[in-house]
Amino acid sequence: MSNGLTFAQLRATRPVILPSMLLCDFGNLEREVRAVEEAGARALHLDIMDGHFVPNITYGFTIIEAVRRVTELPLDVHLMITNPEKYIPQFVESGAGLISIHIEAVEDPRPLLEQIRSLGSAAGLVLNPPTPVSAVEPYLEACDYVLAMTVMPGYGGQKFDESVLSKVRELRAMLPPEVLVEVDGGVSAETIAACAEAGAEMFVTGSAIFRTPDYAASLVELQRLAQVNR
Ligand SMILES: O=C(CO)[C@H](O)[C@H](O)COP(=O)(O)O
Ligand SMILES: [Co+2]
Repeated sequence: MSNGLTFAQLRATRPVILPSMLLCDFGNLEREVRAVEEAGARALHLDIMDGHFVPNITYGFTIIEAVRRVTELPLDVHLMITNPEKYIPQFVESGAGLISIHIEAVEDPRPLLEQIRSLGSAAGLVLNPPTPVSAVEPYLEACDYVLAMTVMPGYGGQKFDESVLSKVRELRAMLPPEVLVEVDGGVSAETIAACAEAGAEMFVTGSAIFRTPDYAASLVELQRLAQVNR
């Protein structure tokens, strides 16, 4: 099963806006996916929440498979779950071309990051706003991207945490250029340029797209604001 573009192909199109399907209309999922794809999205972000690692519960393999059936876009699957090690092969099989795991959810992320890569997907490591960069530093060479959460995970529509921008700068400075920094949480027309200036090149946007009347206009504006000459 094709899981969309390779990560290298996606990286070549950076900066990348990734609509988060957390706040879309799940009663019309196919229409929502096609709308953001036609609006120019080059990847989708799928938030998996288990009600244990985070206080919210979203969806699992069946929704990923449903989205995979209606688009070839790469699916960036954000695992906000405990025991992610139990499920990596199933997430790859369901269509996840990129899989990110939280450093706060595992003892040692290295084997999981290596397993994700060995199964042909891109491996991401996530850190919450309070988690210091030092927590992920030992594992960076096993990552294709690092996701710096700009809200505490669990819900869309939260307020962007500006204090994370210094972590984005720190990550950008320590990572090799081929490893991308992703931001997720409250990324909008008001905050995306500061994220890009700090070095982010993958931008998860939920409410900044799905809480607006015109997805295409929102996506085009976000893409414009994400272009900065650092
Ligand atoms: O991981 C997430 C929340 O835990 C979501 O991806 C993120 O919050 C998207 O929603 P918004 O852009 O509205 O913040
Ligand atoms: Co997310």
